[in-house]
Amino acid sequence: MNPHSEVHARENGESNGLNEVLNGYVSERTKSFEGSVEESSAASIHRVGDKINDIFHLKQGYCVDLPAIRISELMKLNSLENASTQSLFSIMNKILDESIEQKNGDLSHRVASLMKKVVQEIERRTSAQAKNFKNQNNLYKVREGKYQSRLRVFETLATGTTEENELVMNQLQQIKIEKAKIEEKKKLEEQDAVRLMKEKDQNDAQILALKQELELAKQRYEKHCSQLETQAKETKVELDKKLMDLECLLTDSRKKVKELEAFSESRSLRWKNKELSYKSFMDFQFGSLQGLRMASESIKQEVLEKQRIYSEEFNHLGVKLKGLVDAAENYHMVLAENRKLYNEVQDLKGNIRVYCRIRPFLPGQSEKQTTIEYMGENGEFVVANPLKQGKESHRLFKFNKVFGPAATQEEVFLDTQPLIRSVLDGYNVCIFAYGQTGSGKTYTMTGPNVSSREDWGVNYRALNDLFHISQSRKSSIKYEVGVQMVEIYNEQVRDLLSSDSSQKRLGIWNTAQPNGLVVPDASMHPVKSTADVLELMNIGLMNRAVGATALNERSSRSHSVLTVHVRGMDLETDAVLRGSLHLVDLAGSERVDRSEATGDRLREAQHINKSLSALGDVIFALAQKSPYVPYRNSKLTQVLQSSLGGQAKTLMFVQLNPDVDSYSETVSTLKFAERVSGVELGAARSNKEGKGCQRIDGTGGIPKRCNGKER
Ligand SMILES: Nc1ncnc2c1ncn2[C@@H]1O[C@H](COP(=O)(O)OP(=O)(O)OP(=O)(O)O)[C@@H](O)[C@H]1O
Repeated sequence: MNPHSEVHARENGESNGLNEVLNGYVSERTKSFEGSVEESSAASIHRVGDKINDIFHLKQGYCVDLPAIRISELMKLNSLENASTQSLFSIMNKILDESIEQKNGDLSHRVASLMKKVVQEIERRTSAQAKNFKNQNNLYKVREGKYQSRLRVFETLATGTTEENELVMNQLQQIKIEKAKIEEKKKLEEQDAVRLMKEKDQNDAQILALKQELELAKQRYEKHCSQLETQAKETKVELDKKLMDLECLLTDSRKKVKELEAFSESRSLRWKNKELSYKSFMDFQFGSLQGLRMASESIKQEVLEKQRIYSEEFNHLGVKLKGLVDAAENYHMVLAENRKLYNEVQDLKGNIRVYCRIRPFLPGQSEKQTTIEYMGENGEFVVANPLKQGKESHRLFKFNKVFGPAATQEEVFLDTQPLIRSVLDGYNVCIFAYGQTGSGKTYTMTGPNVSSREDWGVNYRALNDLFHISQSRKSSIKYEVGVQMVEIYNEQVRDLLSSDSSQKRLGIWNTAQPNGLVVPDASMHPVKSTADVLELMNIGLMNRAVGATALNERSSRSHSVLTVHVRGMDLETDAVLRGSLHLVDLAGSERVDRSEATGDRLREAQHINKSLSALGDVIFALAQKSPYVPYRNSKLTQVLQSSLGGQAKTLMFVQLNPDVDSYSETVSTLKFAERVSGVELGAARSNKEGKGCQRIDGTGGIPKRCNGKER
């Protein structure tokens, strides 16, 4: 029993004796004071031990004075020890109350000693209890410690157990899986066993069949063996027979070998004899070869000697041939010189030069047939009409030069350049382009695109050249260049460079002015560079009348004349040179009926035709050396008078359209050009004034260019 329960038991059970004594005492006292308290209620509070009840049991109405015997009896008894502490306190209270009431506050000695005992008992008990509690407490602590450690052990065990459980569970799971696998395997093995059993049965059956077959084969083999044995016996007999035959043959062969040996010996003897004879023959051949070698050596020497002689002769011939080549080259030079001389003669004669230029088909016209059938190198070409047959269909023309469709602007200018240079030497030069509308007159004279140097026409290139040469000569000659640009439209001369918008008509002077001007009222613009000229010509081109016809949408229906006046002063001699260059872009030469023109256009075309036919007439008259040259029949011939009839150099570009549709125009143009090329203008003359300058007409002074009289 634990201490606590011990105490409790004593408090509640074993100390019942003291309780009962006290209760008895109290109840007796109560009854005596109140007289109405029932015994049963006191008994219900505490059961009092028999002895103490006896001692303290007091009858109602008795004097409450504890006899001394009773108290000592009480003191002797161990009843206090057995009473509960609560009871002791109650007893003490009751004793005190009793004593106080009875003795008026004085306690008897017995009561006091009782009290003392009771108190001592209480103290003892209290200290025992405290000790007990302490022990119990320690015990509890120790036990608690033990329990705690056990708890921890259990916890650890519990944790460990969980992990182990998991491990075991996993293992169990694996075992289960393995079990399933093993079962599966077992199943498979069972199946295999069944299969194997089946196979075994089959194999047994096969083995049986094979055994039977083996048996049969064995029987057959044995039979076969016996047959073979029989055969072998027969064969052996046969072979013995054959062996005997072969031995006989061998004996024969040996005999034959001996015979052959004897024969071969006799043969080898014969071969030896033959070898000797061949050897002597070879010696003889070798001797002959030596002789041949020596002969070939001497022939070789002879050939070398001959080679040397031939090479000497070849050298000699080479020298002679070189002379001949030189002579041939000289001949070419002489020919070129002749050509040059011929040109000079032509210059002296003053023939109008005619260059023919054939324009290419325009984009979109490539499918068309060309009328130019052949083009030679010396200005000759054949024009053919593919629509006509016979002699009439082919015509041969020859001019100073012919430029094909592929000729560039530069190539054309190169042949024109010498003529332009002579302007700076004081000659009058006239270059004009003639041809039907759209044949390339403006292309040749001006060019399709002024901004591109490659496309520049004769006009720009000529002026550019003039400036270059004048620059290169500036140390000896000072040049002044002036430009006029007029247009002849409907027989009226208009200034293309005038700033005056009224565009008054200009007069033409029949007599050449001292400054060489034919149209003196046309504005004169001094120019110093090609850029100046470009600017002026752009103005001129913009002012030029341009309208549309059925043949050429940008057809120019006026003659444009760009005149470059050059005045050069020799810085040494003060001699003055005057040259003029007329660059003329004529209006289209087509017939009126072809251009389908009406009204104003018809009138324009008529004027153009009139002026061009006047030009033809003038040229025809010049060709005929007629005394009368009809310059005055048109403004054009009047303006160009000085360049056509006098001492001028004239070049005409005949422009051709290769299109078959233009065949008749082409032929009429070429006929006109033929007439022009036959014209001899007389020797060209340079216009020089001043000291040391001979009068060209034999009278001295200003050269007589056009005296106003028509020749
Ligand atoms: N040699 C050429 N190479 C390439 N195109 C050319 C050539 N000649 C002329 N053309 C082209 O042919 C067309 C007509 O040329 P152009 O205007 O010069 O003819 P035209 O004879 O001056 O005509 P018009 O009588 O109306 O003045 C233009 O488109 C021009 O660019």
